[in-house]
Amino acid sequence: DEWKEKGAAVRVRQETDANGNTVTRVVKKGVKDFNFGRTLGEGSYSTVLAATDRTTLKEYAIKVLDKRHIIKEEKVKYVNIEKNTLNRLGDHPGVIKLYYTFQDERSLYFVLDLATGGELLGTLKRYLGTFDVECTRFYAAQILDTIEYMHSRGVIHRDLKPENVLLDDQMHIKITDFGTAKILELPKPSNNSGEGPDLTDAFKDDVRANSFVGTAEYVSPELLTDKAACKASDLWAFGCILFQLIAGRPPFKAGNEYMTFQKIVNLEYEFPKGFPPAAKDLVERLLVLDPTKRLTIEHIKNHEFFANMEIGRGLWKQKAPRLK
Ligand SMILES: Nc1ncnc2c1ncn2[C@@H]1O[C@H](COP(=O)(O)OP(=O)(O)OP(=O)(O)O)[C@@H](O)[C@H]1O
Ligand SMILES: O=C(O)C[C@H](Cc1nc2cc(Cl)cc(Cl)c2[nH]1)c1ccc(Cl)cc1
Repeated sequence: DEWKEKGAAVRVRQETDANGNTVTRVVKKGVKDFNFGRTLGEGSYSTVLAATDRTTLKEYAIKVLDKRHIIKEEKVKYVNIEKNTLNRLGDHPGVIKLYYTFQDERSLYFVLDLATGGELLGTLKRYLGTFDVECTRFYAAQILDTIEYMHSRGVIHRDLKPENVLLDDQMHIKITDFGTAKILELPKPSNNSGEGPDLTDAFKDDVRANSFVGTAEYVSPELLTDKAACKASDLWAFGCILFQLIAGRPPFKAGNEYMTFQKIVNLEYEFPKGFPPAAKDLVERLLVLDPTKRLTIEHIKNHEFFANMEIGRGLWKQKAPRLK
């Protein structure tokens, strides 16, 4: 059924009735429609609670944000970016789905997919911090397939890391935390002599507004040097995650953020002994300082590390490998 968002909490749902006619149902959800359960976790500006829809009994994760706190901390922009980005990314198994948003006098509410498996980082740590190659290949492929979808929808995540990769009840991934994502605006129709769209606005906006830097260990060098993230920045982070799934630590980690940034811009990292050669080759082609020289998604999918893996929708029907 096609969900269309109209207004803050009014949603229109197209359905086909018994005689095959398309009927339009207006669904207005609010706090009263849910039974709230246990706390799944806390963010800096949010609390995430398990909740059940009282009519459909479907379970959700509801992220609750305190309006006063959001305003005081000047996070309004991030909340609206998270909403707009999640609304653009509603149709892929690897992205946390946003079903409804609504508000009451005190809070804002995001009604999201419930990821019962927690964070990939937590699961990783329970297995001595490393996965074997088969598990690494499966999770890296799911992350890559999801990045490809995000980029195809004009979204750069900008803060990919194992904490933002959640796991559902099938131990498949769900990427979350889009408050710091970048939506690549379609260039505004320009007033130049019409020889094509004026791209400078989109770029200028990015650099000027780009005070955001992701999490130190996964930040790309271009974000540190010329302050502009691009799609290849997500692939740098992908390279760091791939390295970490096998090595049990991220490639760039130092005593403090500044030292970590130094290692990144100087490409100072080394592989632990026994790092599988195919994975090593792929990581080396991702952790490249010049973003234009980094492997593209197409090339990554054809890299020998993913040999005879079909990286597409079929991936999501496979059973997740038993972690070991
Ligand atoms: N859809 C979800 N299903 C299950 N748990 C979730 C879901 N979304 C978030 N969580 C958990 O809730 C906690 C808070 O998540 P939230 O996104 O609100 O803040 P955060 O991004 O982790 O923190 P910060 O806002 O400081 O970056 C996290 O530990 C996360 O693992
Ligand atoms: O875009 C919409 O649908 C409407 C609003 C927009 C919006 N209203 C806000 C009020 C406050 Cl106090 C803070 C933020 Cl970030 C606010 N964002 C909204 C409602 C709920 C959620 Cl989760 C996000 C945005």
